[in-house]
Amino acid sequence: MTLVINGIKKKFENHYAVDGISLKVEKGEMFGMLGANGAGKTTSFRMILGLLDPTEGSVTWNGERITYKRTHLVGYLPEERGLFPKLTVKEQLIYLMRLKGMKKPDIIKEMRNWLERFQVPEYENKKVEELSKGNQQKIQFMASILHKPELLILDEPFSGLDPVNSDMLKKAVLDLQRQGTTIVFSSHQMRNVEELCEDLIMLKRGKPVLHGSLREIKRSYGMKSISIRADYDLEFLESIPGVLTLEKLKDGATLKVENEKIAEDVFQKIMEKGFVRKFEVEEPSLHDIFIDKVGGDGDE
Ligand SMILES: Nc1ncnc2c1ncn2[C@@H]1O[C@H](COP(=O)(O)OP(=O)(O)OP(=O)(O)O)[C@@H](O)[C@H]1O
Repeated sequence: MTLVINGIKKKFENHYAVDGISLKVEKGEMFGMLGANGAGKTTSFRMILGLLDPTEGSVTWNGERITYKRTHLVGYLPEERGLFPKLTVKEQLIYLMRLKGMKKPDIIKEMRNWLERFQVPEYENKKVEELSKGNQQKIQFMASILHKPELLILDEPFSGLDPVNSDMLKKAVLDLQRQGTTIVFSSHQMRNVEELCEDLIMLKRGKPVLHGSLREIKRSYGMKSISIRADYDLEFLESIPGVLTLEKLKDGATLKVENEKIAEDVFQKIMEKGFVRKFEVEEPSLHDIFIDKVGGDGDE
């Protein structure tokens, strides 16, 4: 079971919201789609789900297009959350999950399991409008997974959640992945992507600017971060060609440098200057890569 996206493009009036995305996600993989506001993530999801026809290219799940008849195989947490505020959680989930072909006793059983897991069993008979935004999001998440989809698409699943709820949802998503669910999610929060994904694509104005495994992207990315601790002023390092930024700390500094060679130059200068308590070269964070690649289009 594989999700195959083959050169999809989507043109709205005279501009391309999505401009040539190709990727494969295998069964049980967790795949991250990153990009600033308006980069084309939601439009791509809509094409994956068959809600929007690509201007060019194709999307298949297990070799076939995702049409209305196959929606039970798919779960979707839309970015524009949409629940019926006047219905109770139970009425809501029964309504939505019946559309996915589930039977009422199964819906109730699964709903109770998940409400328990999310530590809100008392919400079963509460109206959605009585719940906080974060708790409504848990219900919306349940509406995307109670039917045990093969493919799960989550558009900004962690936005608006506090750290406790965010962790709870992360664990749930990881468990579903372990059980074999294929998951594609979008996020502006780079830390979530670093924690969850093996593979990712980064979009800028509809085009991929990075695509591959997180480890490989980080390893092969030129820029390095250096963390130094010393008892003297490190500002003089700023004048070394290839040092991109220097941030002073109480007892040292962190630097971003163009590549490993520049890190060696910095090391040499430090050794000439005097005793150093720590010198550590690290891969850049996904956040650094995002800012570098997406630049002014970033929102972090
Ligand atoms: N139905 C539409 N008609 C015209 N333009 C659209 C339509 N849907 C999306 N767009 C445009 O396509 C571009 C991509 O939008 P999209 O919602 O896919 O971005 P996104 O990456 O999901 O952004 P965000 O993080 O803000 O949700 C934007 O410029 C948007 O204005």
